[in-house]
Amino acid sequence: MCGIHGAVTANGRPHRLSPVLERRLRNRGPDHLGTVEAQLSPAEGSLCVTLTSTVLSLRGDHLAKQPLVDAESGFVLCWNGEAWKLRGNPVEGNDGEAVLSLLTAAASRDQGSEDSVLDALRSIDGPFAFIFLDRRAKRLYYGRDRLGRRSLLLKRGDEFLLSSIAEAPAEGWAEVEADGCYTVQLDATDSPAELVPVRHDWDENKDLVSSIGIFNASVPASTVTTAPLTSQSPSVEQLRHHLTASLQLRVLNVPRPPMAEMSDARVAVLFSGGLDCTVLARMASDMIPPEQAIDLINVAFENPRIAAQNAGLSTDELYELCPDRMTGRKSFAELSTVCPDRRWRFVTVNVPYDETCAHRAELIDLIYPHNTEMDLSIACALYFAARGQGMGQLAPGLEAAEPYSTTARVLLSGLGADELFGGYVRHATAFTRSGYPGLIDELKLDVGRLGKRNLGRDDRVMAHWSREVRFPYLDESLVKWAVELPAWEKCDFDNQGNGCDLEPEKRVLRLLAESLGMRSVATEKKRAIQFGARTAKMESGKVKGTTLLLP
Ligand SMILES: Nc1ncnc2c1ncn2[C@@H]1O[C@H](COP(=O)(O)OP(=O)(O)OP(=O)(O)O)[C@@H](O)[C@H]1O
Ligand SMILES: NC(=O)CC[C@H](N)C(=O)O
Repeated sequence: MCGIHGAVTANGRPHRLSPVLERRLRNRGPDHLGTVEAQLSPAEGSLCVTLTSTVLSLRGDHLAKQPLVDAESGFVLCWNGEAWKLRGNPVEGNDGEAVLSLLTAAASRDQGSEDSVLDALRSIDGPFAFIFLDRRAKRLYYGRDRLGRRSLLLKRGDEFLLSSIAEAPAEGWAEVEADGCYTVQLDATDSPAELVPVRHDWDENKDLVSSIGIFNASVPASTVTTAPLTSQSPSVEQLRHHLTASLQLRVLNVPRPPMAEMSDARVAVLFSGGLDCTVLARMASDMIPPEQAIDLINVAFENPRIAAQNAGLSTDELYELCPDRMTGRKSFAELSTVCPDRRWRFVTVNVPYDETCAHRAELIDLIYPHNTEMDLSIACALYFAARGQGMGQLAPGLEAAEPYSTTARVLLSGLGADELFGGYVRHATAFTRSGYPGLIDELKLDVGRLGKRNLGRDDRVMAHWSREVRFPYLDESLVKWAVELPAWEKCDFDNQGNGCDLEPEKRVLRLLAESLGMRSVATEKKRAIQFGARTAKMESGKVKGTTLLLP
């Protein structure tokens, strides 16, 4: 992941980062830190733009130092992201450099027309947050991709500030919405407080969900029961196709991490052992060179409330009884059987309560502006999982584990599958209550709010460890296919136990898991991360998920 920061200040005075913010940005991008200052006009009282990037270098054969500057025009790009495709074509080499060329060419056309730059930005497929300065037109562009897979925050006041991460004290920052791309005209005023961001839709078609696809709201005729969703259903093969394409972009051509050997892991899976992440591990194994290890990172927490209920058990026993630890071990064993030639490494991350407490203040800053107990408990699990430090073992069984820190800088997360394919209990409840119309409303809501609810927050806590999390289920092509698919091709609440013995929730993915030889994983029940890893409700008492962390 990279860190980006942009500041528009008055009187030609450049912005200086605070030591805390600089540290947090460096954590996101340990390979390089660069700053570019741009005085917009020599006149006294004019605005100054200070752009800073830190880089975690993951694309191409060299470190692309940022901010990226076009030598001829002086245009500047801060790029935190992975452009997998530009105008539908896969990107070879470094993507940040390719995006700068694309934007520079667009900004140089039609006398710096905003429209051609926006058109170029709309043609990027992949997760990103960016800041782009068109010096000639004195215009700043910024935004997050349509799903909001990368964080970007804004703070307005005497200075106009954009940043991947908030500055402590964190008050005043708001997430930039992933609902479009924003521009600010810098020559309209001498006062940063008066700058007015203008939003431009990612797509003018308002019927699209997350500006990606038209949600298929078809309902089967009420008198007819739909045909069961089985291994023969076309959506199973289509899902395999889309997931393969998505994974190829995300796990191939990952550079060897610094200090790593050829056989060390470049990719790790955030591994609860549940259906979504285990399918990713299984399919990634078919693509990654066989001699390379794949790390499976499984986090479990010491939870004093649960310890008090099980006074006879040791802390180590309690870690092993964590629901995700048990599922993780089971799925590790299944992966080892199905792909015996792969070097799988199961990495157990056990987090003592003291350590959770010691990191609490930092975590509260990192997740800001999210600020509920539930945000904290989810983020806490992701934070320690992404740190990737624990005990590693190369074969199932408890004996051969030794201290280990993952070498991988790329982490895979299974997030998104529940929203796309109907994996939550809510979906079953909606179907029971109001049939397909109720289920469809629920699914549509979930896909539309994915980025807003989770992704900015999750990016901020996981990038902290100089790693980049990638979401194969949130590939634009896969999401488009999934939202355009009829609901009964994703899950099958109409035919429970009739023609297929797998659970109805996200059955299409269960069928795919089964076809990949993962019968046990195909039957796993959904368990939210904060309960699976036991970060929720650490103290007995009445703290609710919705309780605010900061008054
Ligand atoms: N205990 C854990 N240890 C490590 N990573 C985890 C853990 N729990 C969840 N994750 C990661 O976070 C992702 C999203 O978590 P979420 O709670 O939404 O689970 P999920 O959607 O049911 O996925 P899965 O079926 O993979 O558990 C998971 O797909 C996995 O990559
Ligand atoms: N990880 C990042 O966001 C860095 C930007 C770019 N993808 C690179 O690898 O150089």
